[in-house]
Amino acid sequence: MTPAARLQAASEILDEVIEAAVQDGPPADVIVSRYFKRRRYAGSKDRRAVRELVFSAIRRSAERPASGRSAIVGLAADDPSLLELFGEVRGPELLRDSEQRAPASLVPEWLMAELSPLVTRDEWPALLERALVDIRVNAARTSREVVLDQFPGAEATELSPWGLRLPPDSRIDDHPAFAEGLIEVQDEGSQLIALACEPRNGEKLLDLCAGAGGKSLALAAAASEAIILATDSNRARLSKLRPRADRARAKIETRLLNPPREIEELEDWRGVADVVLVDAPCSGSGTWRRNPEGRWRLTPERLDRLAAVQERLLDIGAELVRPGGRLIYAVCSLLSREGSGRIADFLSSRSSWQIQDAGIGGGRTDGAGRLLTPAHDRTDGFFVARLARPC
Ligand SMILES: C[S@@+](CC[C@H](N)C(=O)[O-])C[C@H]1O[C@@H](n2cnc3c(N)ncnc32)[C@H](O)[C@@H]1O
Repeated sequence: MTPAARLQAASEILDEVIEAAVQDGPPADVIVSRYFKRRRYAGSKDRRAVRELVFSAIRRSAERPASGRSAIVGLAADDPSLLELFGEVRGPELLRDSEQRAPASLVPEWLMAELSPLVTRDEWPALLERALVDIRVNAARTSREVVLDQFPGAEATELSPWGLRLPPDSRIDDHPAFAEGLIEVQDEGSQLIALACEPRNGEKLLDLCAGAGGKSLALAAAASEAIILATDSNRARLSKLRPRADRARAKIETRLLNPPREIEELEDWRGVADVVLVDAPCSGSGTWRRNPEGRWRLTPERLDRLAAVQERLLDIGAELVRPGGRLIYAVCSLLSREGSGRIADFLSSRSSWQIQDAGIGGGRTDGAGRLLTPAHDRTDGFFVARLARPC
């Protein structure tokens, strides 16, 4: 493909990404792969170059652009070498005078006031920087020191005792340590959420929103003799946990939940869990560096719906914790409403619950919990709070 054809391809893909953001369709990564499945003639360099253009355009605009073309016109405004490609054969059509270009910004205007006050403007660029490659060592079966020697250029993470940070573009899925279940790809921030649970052998741990089980696996690695139940309402996601647990040789039970019947379906866990982790669905504003088009998907209505789900899941989690047990609430969000505000609401009707230190070393105090941010902690953004049920 010529450079002009690559730019035109990026424009077409961005049209699909914009459409998917409105319709709650597939993520940008999937759209890029699908586009090239239909165009086998494109080589790996073409794919890489087009992908880079697509993601640069997504990162550049916090607000959803009017079209793929306006997104690449915006890109070209910052990079004049792209301007020359408009009007070339197979390239985008010639630029018209006063053509609309997507404005450049980091945070959607309507969301600025929702960000935690800790996320000051000087932190915003880090929200869109390239994410680092972190792995978690399966502490039940090996040690960080042993794995460190197997990855040239790796460094131990500062906050998580189980983490290694690898050089950018490191491949993990074809490494023998991965096949043997000795490592998992996991951002240091996610590792710290499992650490905040302080899992102990013999305890009953419930990961209520386990998804594909990233945090359940970290809990099992830290306390291999704990009784762990991983639940989720999404069958496809939860089904990914089984093979991962087998690879890690982790003992984790799974149970699919059918809202709104979660409490009935968890009757046997009511009031008996030592730990309940509620890693709730959220805006994903702490992971924009991995999913920058998340900014295009979020709307005030969607945020309201997420807030209602978070409130419900916290109520459910609270029912399951035993007296004296701990409830850990986490969101990969930097919005106060989903983090410190959510816990303030929770505590307003449960004044006897105690706020505990999250015990994670990193982050900063944000209301009753701690906030990890990409700029301050070099992790994905997370809010985490640990609460103890009164005896
Ligand atoms: C932030 S993700 C969890 C990520 C996961 N803990 C991990 O470490 O990879 C939130 C999850 O909550 C799940 N969820 C949403 N509503 C739920 C409900 N009512 N009961 C249980 N899980 C729910 C979603 O399907 C999603 O997998």
